[in-house]
Amino acid sequence: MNTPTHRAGHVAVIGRPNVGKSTLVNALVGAKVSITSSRPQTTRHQLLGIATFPEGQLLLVDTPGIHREQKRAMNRWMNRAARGALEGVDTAVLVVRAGQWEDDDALAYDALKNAGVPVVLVVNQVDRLKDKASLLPYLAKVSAGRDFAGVHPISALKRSGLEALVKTVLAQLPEQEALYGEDEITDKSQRFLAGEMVREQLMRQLGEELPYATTVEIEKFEVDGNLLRIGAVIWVERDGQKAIVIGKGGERLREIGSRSRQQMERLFGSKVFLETWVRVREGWSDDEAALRAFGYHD
Ligand SMILES: Nc1nc2c(ncn2[C@@H]2O[C@H](COP(=O)(O)OP(=O)(O)OP(=O)(O)O)[C@@H](O)[C@H]2O)c(=O)[nH]1
Repeated sequence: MNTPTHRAGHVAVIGRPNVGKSTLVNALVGAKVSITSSRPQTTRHQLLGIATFPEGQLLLVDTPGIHREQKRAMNRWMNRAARGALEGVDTAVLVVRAGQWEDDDALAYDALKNAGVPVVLVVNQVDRLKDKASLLPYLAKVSAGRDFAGVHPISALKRSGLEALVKTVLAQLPEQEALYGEDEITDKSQRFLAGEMVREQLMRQLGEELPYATTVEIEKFEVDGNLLRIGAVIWVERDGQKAIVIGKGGERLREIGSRSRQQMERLFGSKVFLETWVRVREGWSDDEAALRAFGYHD
């Protein structure tokens, strides 16, 4: 009996800050797995989004952009993560914004090709192009002299062009069974999603006031009957930042906690008991050991 081909593998998602990598990962996975915001460099984790289709499974390695800035440990980690993501990846999607092609895009392409990774070019945000006729010459320009496994104009936000993109990406992957079962996926992502809910609320409540080095750690994630007991620690670098996050009389932190809890309850479909703390770890983003303690592994 002929069984239809099933493919699965690792797909690195590469691109400059703000081009729409997280939005694309979310759109492919179909659930909210990664934070979106108009602020650059919000994706600090090397995240795994898993997109499962009847024809195959994409393990999306959601890497931060390839940064040339190496001053702080965080940035060094990001560079390593971007490089590390290329080990064992079957293909990469290079995400750019339609109409733009920067030096960093060319560098990323070269790095991927040098590593022997096939590159699928995703030209995102086509919905924002004012002059639609400019798309074809743009595609011709960026493809000239480059060997892409496919070039896909899409809108991650409007979810257009994704079907064809998935087809191209799947074609780059080895024939094999799904690497993760459905039940594993939920287990793996719930804890992570809880962190993202808190992170997103932090961003909404604090906006520009949010200190760069803030991070969220889910310290506790326990199933207690039909109740989820979740403990989230918001790490900041200084006492002053702690005060900002907590707000007057603790009002802001309460609001962050309550909104995060409501979102978690909607998403997980169960009652959530959420505790949040703000803790200070001075200069942690400069401290590699601390980064490791927070789960930023290579
Ligand atoms: N109009 C439009 N906006 C988009 C599209 N894709 C992403 N955006 C918006 O662009 C902004 C950045 O998107 P993100 O997905 O956070 O970008 P990112 O590449 O993950 O950014 P970093 O986390 O900073 O690396 C958000 O405000 C998105 O809503 C798109 O196809 N069309």
